[in-house]
Amino acid sequence: MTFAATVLTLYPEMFPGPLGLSLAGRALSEGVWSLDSVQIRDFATDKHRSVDDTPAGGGAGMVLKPDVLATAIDHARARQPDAPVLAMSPRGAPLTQSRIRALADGPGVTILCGRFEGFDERIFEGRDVEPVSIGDYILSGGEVGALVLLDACIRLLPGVMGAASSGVEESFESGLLEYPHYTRPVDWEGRTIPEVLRSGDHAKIAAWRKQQAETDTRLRRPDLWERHEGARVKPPSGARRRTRDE
Ligand SMILES: C[S@@+](CC[C@H](N)C(=O)[O-])C[C@H]1O[C@@H](n2cnc3c(N)ncnc32)[C@H](O)[C@@H]1O
Repeated sequence: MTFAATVLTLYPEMFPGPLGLSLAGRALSEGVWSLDSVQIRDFATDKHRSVDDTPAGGGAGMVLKPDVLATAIDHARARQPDAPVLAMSPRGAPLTQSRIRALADGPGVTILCGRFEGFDERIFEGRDVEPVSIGDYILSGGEVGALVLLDACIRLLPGVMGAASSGVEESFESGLLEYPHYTRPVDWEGRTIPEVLRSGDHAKIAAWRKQQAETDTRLRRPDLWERHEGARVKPPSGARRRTRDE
């Protein structure tokens, strides 16, 4: 089954962009996934082909019009009724590897790319659109975010990655960052590959990697570590969490 991606954008020429190269590019030409980048402006109805208007209540910038967005989404849904419609927005929930996996397991995705100040809020409920963010920073448009989301999905599609295991041992798959990697030369500028990785003792290597993954996660991503530990040490069902004042 082909994973079908539809991107609704004011800059269709930004696609496939980097996704036309390397693993994703080969998978695209082999039909593992398909791409339809659709110009939102084609759904404008006035003679100026307007897609945006001034913000209600005043303020800087312009807002993407819900009527134009809705027609563009309806067009995409008519062709791909089962694909979820996501909108790139810093106000959405941050994307996670587990969400990416769920998307990659599905029929495809429709992605709405914002520009200017973003979307008229009514579009989310009005067309069952889910806002998603790629991180706590502001891009100038949703297209780069859409490329990020698609890249993360495409590499998981069957046959795209060489060794299937390279998709399972990555950071986030087990809730932790991945352990560090090394390759030859053994001695590079006086820094050597850890002895254990050269020992040939697979059990010791696995234990070292686990410990490194845990240490790096604890130091670099305390948020992930807390979640990982929380999931490991779940309170017995019915147990009440203490409040700060107790
Ligand atoms: C300049 S931004 C609008 C930012 C918006 N006014 C706000 O403060 O939340 C224009 C568009 O870029 C995209 N964008 C910006 N940052 C993003 C992020 N962190 N994740 C996903 N999309 C983002 C969205 O599509 C957004 O509509």
